[in-house]
Amino acid sequence: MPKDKPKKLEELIIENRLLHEIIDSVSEGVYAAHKDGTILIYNRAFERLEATNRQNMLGKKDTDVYSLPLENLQRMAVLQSKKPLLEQYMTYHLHTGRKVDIGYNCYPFFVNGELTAVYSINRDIPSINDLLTKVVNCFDQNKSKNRPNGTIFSLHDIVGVSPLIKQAIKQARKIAPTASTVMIYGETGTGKELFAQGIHNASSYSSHPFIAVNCAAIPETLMESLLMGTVKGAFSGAIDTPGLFEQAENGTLFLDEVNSLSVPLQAKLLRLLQDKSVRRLGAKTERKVNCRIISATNQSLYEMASKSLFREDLLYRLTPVILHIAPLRERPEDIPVLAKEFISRFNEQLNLNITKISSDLLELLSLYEWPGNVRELEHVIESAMSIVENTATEVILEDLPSFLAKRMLSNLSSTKSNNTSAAEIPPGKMLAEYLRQCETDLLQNMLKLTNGNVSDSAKQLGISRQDLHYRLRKLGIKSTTYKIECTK
Ligand SMILES: Nc1ncnc2c1ncn2[C@@H]1O[C@H](COP(=O)(O)OP(=O)(O)OP(=O)(O)O)[C@@H](O)[C@H]1O
Repeated sequence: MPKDKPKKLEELIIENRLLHEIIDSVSEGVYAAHKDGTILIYNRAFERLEATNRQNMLGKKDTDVYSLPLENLQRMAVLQSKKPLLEQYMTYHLHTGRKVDIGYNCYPFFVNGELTAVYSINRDIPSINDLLTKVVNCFDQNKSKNRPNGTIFSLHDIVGVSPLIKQAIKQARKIAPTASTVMIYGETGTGKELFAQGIHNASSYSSHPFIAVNCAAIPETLMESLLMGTVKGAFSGAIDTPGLFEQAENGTLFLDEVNSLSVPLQAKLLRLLQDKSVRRLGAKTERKVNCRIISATNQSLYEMASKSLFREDLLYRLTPVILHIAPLRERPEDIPVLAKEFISRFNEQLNLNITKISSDLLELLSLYEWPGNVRELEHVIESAMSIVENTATEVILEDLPSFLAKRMLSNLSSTKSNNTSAAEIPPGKMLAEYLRQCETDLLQNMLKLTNGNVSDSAKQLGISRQDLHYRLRKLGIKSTTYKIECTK
């Protein structure tokens, strides 16, 4: 390979200026020091964080500007370990007397294999702490749910008639009374939290709290304090707060989207599950905890583990029992009953009296792929019902906001008929009739291609056999007809 041409001095100067401007525009404090302690980089955000001017810092020795024992300097810790220091907290005083609380990650910088400098990315802890308080308050508000244990749903509230959902409910009933750790696997919006609440309410843990945390929604810096809790003085403003593990004592802790936990946090969670004890942030001792863990993922953890994105040992801890919730497109029989359920929920909320859903709207709902699953169906019904007249008793296709109808129709045309766009629907033709014809043509063509083989057809169409059988029944198509035709 040809070697890169050495950069001209001019280019290097421009690149250096650009990098400095970038560093100055990020919201975290960026700091770098030579291994001898000379401060090399000190960006604007760090000036704000330490309420000082970089002129007072750049080129100075860290020991001259920070009133810290030598061993407490970020630099010394990294020089010693030669490894990054992640998710650390520190309170210290500047020579000006100002007290600073930061959360930071600090990294070694090697030149030709020699550790030459350290640099760190720093965040203001009081703001993290404020956020933590807000998150905890938000969880508290969520607790004002129907039941005192913090849940709304039981397994009886799960709506569905498809064999797939019935099978999932049956399995949930079976595992609920055991103390097993459960992993719920399913696409977004399929009802994983609903099942988790249902399992909790059908278990011996039900008189104790159900605590849910969405691992994807909480910043990583907060997650540890949220899960483990804090003790007064762990960092400035920290108070004695039990973590979610302690709050779920004798109950269930639901770790939603557990696939988004960072690898360092996975290690902490694993240790906690092994020891069954937590050490609050800043505490010297551990406390025993006893709660059932139900977690949920919308990504295959096995696949993630094979790419080293999820720890295998944690995976096995979390998955003694796996409950799979099928996506809505694989159980279209559930669509009409779910739509009915949501209509009755929104009747109550919006003070309406809808008793029917028009056949063309139902047809569209049945043919759509539902990438957002049941949650998306719920939103579509809600959108339609916010438009209907107060006196209406039926919700119809025209009640769908046009952007929604368009989106749903184009999804249909691209995935089902693959040759007609939403704009090309023949004018004057009833939508339901048109969609039915499209689906009939598509299924008949596919059966012809596969000599009436339902499994092969389902595979080609990217749907389950059950789904295809359901659609064939609904359209009155007999797969056997195609077998006979082809063997003649
Ligand atoms: N079978 C069902 N019967 C009744 N309601 C359902 C059903 N499945 C899902 N829902 C409703 O759909 C919405 C989404 O469900 P839920 O939050 O449990 O999904 P999820 O899989 O946990 O989503 P996410 O992956 O985004 O966390 C909720 O309002 C829930 O009540």
